[in-house]
Amino acid sequence: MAVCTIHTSTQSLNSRCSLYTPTKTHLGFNQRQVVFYSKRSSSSKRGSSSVITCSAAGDSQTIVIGLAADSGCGKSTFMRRLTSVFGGAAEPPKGGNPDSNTLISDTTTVICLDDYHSLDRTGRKVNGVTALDPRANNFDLMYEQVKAIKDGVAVDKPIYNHVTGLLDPPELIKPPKILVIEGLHPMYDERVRDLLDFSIYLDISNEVKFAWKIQRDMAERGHSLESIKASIEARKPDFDAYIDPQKQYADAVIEVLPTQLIPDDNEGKVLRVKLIMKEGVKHFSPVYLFDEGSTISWIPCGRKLTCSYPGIKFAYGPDSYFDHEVSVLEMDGQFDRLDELIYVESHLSNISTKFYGEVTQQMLKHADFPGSNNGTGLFQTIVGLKIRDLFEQIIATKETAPVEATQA
Ligand SMILES: Nc1ncnc2c1ncn2[C@@H]1O[C@H](COP(=O)(O)OP(=O)(O)OP(=O)(O)O)[C@@H](O)[C@H]1O
Ligand SMILES: O=C(CO)[C@H](O)[C@H](O)COP(=O)(O)O
Repeated sequence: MAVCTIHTSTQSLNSRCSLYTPTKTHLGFNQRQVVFYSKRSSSSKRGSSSVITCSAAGDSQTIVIGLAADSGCGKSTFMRRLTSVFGGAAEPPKGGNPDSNTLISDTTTVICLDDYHSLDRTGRKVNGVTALDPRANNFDLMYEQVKAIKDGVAVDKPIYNHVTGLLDPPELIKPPKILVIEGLHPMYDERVRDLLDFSIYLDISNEVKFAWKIQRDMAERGHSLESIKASIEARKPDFDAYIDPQKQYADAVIEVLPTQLIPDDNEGKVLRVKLIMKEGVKHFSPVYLFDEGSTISWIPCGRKLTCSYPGIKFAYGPDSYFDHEVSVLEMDGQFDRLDELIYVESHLSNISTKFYGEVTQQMLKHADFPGSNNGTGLFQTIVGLKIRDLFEQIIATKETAPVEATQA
């Protein structure tokens, strides 16, 4: 529903205003159901958010992307690659809460679903639940607000403050062209899941997750090895129960596993990464290597690609995943020279680039990001390009669709 279809007898929603919704009226706009206030309603409580604020009207619907993964599994890195594909840097809301989890760029707004924790750190401790437990999260509010943004309506979204562990006063989120909801549960609640135009799950195997967490939490956060192990163990039952099952709903899964190129490797530095792409998803055609639908195994090392031990191996082919037909592209190993990635790129099809070498250019631009020398960075970049393509296709479809009646 486009915002420009909504008018009141006294004022058009094209101007900034606030509206208080005593019920879920914003879910089905009806000019008689909304009550307008000239100023921001004071009913916005600390840590909760029933106030919906209407934004400057736009004529296009927001596209919603879901990115699910456990904590420390590369969501932020992926988001930086994705926003870079659209150009421009992603920044926290200007003049807002310095501990905001939101990142805004020209095209995208990334909100972190931790902001929908209904229990703060103390609340979770008192109740003996982890942040992964659905009981610690407000899915009704998550649904209502994502739906409102998708319909072109700004919302006052709560903020979970990771520094203090408290729920801070809400921040205004205006409808962007692309809204990314990233966090633990973007596909957990069926109502939220149904709002997603595309969904991604980062599936990091336990061994690799452990290696990444040790690297970050010991080096950057001063945690001990024992405390990291204890935290992973404590989260595991809820991770298995509530987070991991979401991968069955994802349109694309990036699965990160230990290498098979080094027998009994336990260093976790060389990775085998799979890009699992669902078939039949609207506006999304899976990437393929050489020949669509064939089963391929490819070792590109030799004259055009420098490979030191243990080398690089690609695989591609059809498969099934949770009873869905999928195409899987796999890369095991790591690049020695990123500029030579162009050789691999030139053998991939359906990568949705706008010019020859765009994948390589993006990878070189962010060579300092984690995973730039392996399949995690390569596949995250490709998924970013596929999301741009999906966005452009949806916009094009809307532009050619017959104009809807704008007033009742
Ligand atoms: N592709 C990768 N290769 C190697 N290490 C990685 C990769 N992606 C992430 N990491 C490691 O994991 C850490 C966490 O990454 P990132 O901040 O992107 O994850 P996150 O899911 O956003 O985490 P959180 O939810 O805890 O904020 C990084 O500091 C890095 O050490
Ligand atoms: O799983 C998480 C998502 O990032 C966090 O553990 C959760 O949000 C709680 O955060 P904190 O540990 O800062 O209280």
